[in-house]
Amino acid sequence: MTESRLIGPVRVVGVGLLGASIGLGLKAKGIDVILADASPTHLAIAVDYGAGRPAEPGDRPQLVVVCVPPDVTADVVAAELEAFPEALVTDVASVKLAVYHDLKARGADLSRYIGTHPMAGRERGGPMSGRADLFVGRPWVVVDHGNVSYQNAAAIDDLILDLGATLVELTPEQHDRAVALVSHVPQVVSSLVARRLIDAPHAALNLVGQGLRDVTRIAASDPELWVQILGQNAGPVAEILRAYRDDLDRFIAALEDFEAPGARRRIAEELFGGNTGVERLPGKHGVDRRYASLIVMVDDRPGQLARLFNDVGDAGVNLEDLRLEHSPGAQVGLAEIFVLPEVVERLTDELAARGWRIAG
Ligand SMILES: NC(=O)c1ccc[n+]([C@@H]2O[C@H](COP(=O)([O-])OP(=O)(O)OC[C@H]3O[C@@H](n4cnc5c(N)ncnc54)[C@H](O)[C@@H]3O)[C@@H](O)[C@H]2O)c1
Ligand SMILES: O=C(O)C(=O)C[C@]1(C(=O)O)C=C[C@@H](O)C=C1
Repeated sequence: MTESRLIGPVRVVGVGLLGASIGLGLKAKGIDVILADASPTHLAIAVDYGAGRPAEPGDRPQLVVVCVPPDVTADVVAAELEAFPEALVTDVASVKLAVYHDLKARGADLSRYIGTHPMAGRERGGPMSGRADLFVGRPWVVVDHGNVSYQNAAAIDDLILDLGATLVELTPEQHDRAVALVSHVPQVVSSLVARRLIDAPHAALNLVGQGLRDVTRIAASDPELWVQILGQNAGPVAEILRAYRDDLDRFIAALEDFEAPGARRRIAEELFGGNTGVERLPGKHGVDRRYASLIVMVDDRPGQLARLFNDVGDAGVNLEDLRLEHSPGAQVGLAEIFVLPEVVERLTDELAARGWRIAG
């Protein structure tokens, strides 16, 4: 257990994906974590998974972290500010301006509230999806609204650093415009690409490779959560979608008149624009930069994955993450395994020596 910066206790309200992940991460640092949720079942599951303990009368949290859906975030933050007059209160909702305006309109004590947003998540909610390392290496936005003193906000910095994330300071407006581009529009586009598959013939679906899976992973996200997020950031999202619609219109026009002089060049330029955009992404290959990966070919026979995991374990290497690519109907699958960079070469040699075919 490494030393924590927070003193605690930390009260987490809403113990779904975000709340349970925060609880697990802080518990791993030895911090006393108090859990609360409107759903007794979610609370009991989060406690069973070791994310913290149920609240007790007389609890005096140093920090309250509100991790409930965006449309009830302001209500819960306001109630927590009242219930714990000595605590600093934060929330992790995906949109920041609406919550801030709502709290301000109610006359909430903004000297003890500061909104945040960890840029880490998954397409699945609920306490069972929680992971202690969800935030490691990820940006975590702190939304400065000018009413909180530097000393009062120190626990927020500690929370973010304790969970291994990187603090980024933005105004609520800057935050909402930025996430419209890098999170909200990608969600809409991913969902719309996946929507085209509803009536797709099996013959087409059987051909699916990694490209479509990469583009549509987040299409499995919770529609109710996203209706709330998009509803609170509709203006900036619609503005970017209009620009995207213009891109699509140009693309379609070029495709419909493909033999016209210059049409191929226009299409190439649009695609090149994509190359230029994706080059600007930090860690652009979509792989966690903490790890190196190798791809192992796994025969489609019972017990092969278990044998691979055993061999990785026998080599004394910890498997940090795993991605499986199934090709429907093929006799072989691809297991991309992620390990610490310093062991990847040795593991490749050891697996090859044990007869595994390494594809990359
Ligand atoms: N899912 C993501 O990838 C992600 C990433 C960053 C931030 N967020 C934000 O984090 C927040 C939580 O998202 P999540 O994915 O953990 O959702 P989730 O559905 O997994 O969990 C939400 C939890 O809040 C509880 N809850 C609902 N209303 C409540 C209330 N009034 N009082 C107490 N508990 C209540 C629910 O029972 C549930 O356990 C949202 O505001 C979301 O915008 C989500
Ligand atoms: O599912 C994921 O991988 C995510 O990280 C989700 C993601 C994102 O778009 O980056 C989605 C919404 C949240 O507000 C923050 C994170």
